[in-house]
Amino acid sequence: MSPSAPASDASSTSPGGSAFADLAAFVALPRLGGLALSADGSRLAVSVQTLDPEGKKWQSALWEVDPAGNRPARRLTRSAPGESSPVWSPDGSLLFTSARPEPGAKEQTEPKAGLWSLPGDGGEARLVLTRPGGISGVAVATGTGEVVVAAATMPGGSDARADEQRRTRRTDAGVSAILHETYPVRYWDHDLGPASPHLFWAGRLPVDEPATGADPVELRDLTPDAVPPSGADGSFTLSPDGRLLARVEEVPDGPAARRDRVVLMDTADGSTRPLVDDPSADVFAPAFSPDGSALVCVRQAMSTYAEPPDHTLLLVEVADGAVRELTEGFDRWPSAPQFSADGTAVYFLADDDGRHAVFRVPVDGGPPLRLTGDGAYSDLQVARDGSALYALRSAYDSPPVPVRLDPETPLQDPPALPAPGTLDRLPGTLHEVAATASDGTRVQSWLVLPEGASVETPAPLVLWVHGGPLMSWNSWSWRWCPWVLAARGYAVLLPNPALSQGFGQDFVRRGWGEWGGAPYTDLMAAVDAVEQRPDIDASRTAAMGGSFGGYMANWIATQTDRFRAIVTHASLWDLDSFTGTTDLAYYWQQEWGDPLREPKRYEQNSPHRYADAIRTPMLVIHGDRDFRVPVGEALRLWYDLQKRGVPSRFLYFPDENHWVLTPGNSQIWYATVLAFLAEHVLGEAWQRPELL
Ligand SMILES: CSCC[C@H](NC=O)C(=O)N[C@@H](C)C(=O)N[C@@H](CO)C(=O)O
Repeated sequence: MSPSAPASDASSTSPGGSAFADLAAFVALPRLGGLALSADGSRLAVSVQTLDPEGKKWQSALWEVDPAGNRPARRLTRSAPGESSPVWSPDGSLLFTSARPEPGAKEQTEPKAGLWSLPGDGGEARLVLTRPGGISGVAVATGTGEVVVAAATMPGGSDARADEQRRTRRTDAGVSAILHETYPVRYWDHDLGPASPHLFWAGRLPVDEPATGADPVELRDLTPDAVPPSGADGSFTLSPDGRLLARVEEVPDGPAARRDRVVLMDTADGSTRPLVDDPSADVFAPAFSPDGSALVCVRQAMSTYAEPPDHTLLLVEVADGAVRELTEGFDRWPSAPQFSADGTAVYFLADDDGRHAVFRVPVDGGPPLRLTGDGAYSDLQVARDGSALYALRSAYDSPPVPVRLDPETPLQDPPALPAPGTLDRLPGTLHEVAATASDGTRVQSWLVLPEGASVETPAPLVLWVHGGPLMSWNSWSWRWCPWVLAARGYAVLLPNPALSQGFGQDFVRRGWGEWGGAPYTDLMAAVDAVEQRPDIDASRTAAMGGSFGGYMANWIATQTDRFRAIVTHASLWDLDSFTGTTDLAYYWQQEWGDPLREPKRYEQNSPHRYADAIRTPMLVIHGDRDFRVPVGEALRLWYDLQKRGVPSRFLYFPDENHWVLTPGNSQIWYATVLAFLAEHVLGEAWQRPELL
């Protein structure tokens, strides 16, 4: 694999190698996300997360990166609450959301994000819009600069004062209850309701500071009827002339289920019509063509008991809603489509053989062309003069860095543009390996080898199973970072077993509704293959995983005693209770069926049914605020392990959710995992992390 490009901005360069051995330094490494290219292609903004001065949370600031790669990056914004969602206006100003206080304003107890504007020619950012529930998203018409914002709004009206009063009355009365009448009621880490996201037309924002006492920007509610759980979500976009708004709308799909469709609204009068409304599919991620006459979006055929979902791209004519498939026969799942500058092609991203690549498909027909080689790409930006694409690129040997791509050249491996967060060194090497499953199928994996692994000093091995399961190991992860383990001498195996994305639909089918089957045996085949290597110590191994990976860690515990330790994070233990209590039950019951009517798959694949077989010491980890995999899974697993006398520990986070979102808890997460592995895999004495 290619080493990370050296950073040219010394002040923001991180001493990569050593940071992985020191957890405090690891959480202090800059983390890049969210890229935005200005309309004229001359300015590129990126969001950079760093530790706050007290080291208690990550805060994001916006930085400017030179698209030509000559100048060092420079910081654009600075505030304690941080800034996010950058988007350029055609007048050159940069819009972003931030909960920073307005200069001179009274301190708020629970500050909400407002919309801010940073003038293109320099100067101070100023607050342009607020709402009682905060601003959660913004879209700009690329031709006119007109703006639509998303803002959580209480039921009963969209007038800001009335909204504020309803919130105040609930607070004053000590009421936090929510009355639900539809499904779902929660999403990942937050409750749905009583407020729901509405979209507001803000028009052209004033360029200059308004005179004192002048009216603030007047907002017009485009979605006054939005109610939880449906209504505007994060996915909405304006046509270049600002006359049309395409948005994803959730609609009922039978009892206790929802699906996504794309609707088109006339922003002048709010009249709305469904654009793609397919009862057998979710349709989302709409993007306008440069002339506004067409849209591209993703169609995800809904999964059934027999068939996994499948994705394709649709080209939709605005005038009559005529739909044409753009990626027919392409055996990968396209996402995040964008038109080329001249509208003759569509760029998209897709998992492909352990990479997350950029593709280009001609609108007039023809197969997609893969534009990138190694690595995983996100945040694709298309320069409107057609000269370049920009994206964030990461891989297992590089955290996300901004890159510039040629719009047509296949299989590029671009160098990083100067930006904070590039690493100078990693504590080991990355290798791509393959194994052969029992049915002859190739199973691709990434293998991280620690410095010094050799025939003389073979490394202990940790199998790390990815989540999803319809995903793959292909990109850098701060949450699941193998280099922290490599810095302590472990080799880490990151396999892509059956159900993983990027290996074709048949590869997904092999594991559909049979998680304990091919996905498990593929993982064991991958472990068997690397254990043959002379630089791996097959007698000192562990397995770990989070979410679906946690399911698999639990399943492994019930099926084999080959590992010395198992770490299971945010894991599924009893599939029957999981599929009924997770935030979006209908998604999972499409695959598993109703447990009362169709118990077979649950009986065959639920780890809790095989609890008596567990001999391997287990570390259970869970966050109480996890609504995707509710904490009941961990509570029952923990009870089942303790009852059976299985050596085990439980790292419980009372205020974390499916993720671990604070630097302190992230360090404790890694410290506890490392201590548990050291005890069982290396045979060292248990060392309880000091703060626990
Ligand atoms: C209700 S949509 C399911 C989305 C996703 N599954 C995709 O294949 C999912 O949330 N699965 C979780 C059980 C999971 O494994 N999450 C992973 C990936 O998001 C994680 O790393 O947390």
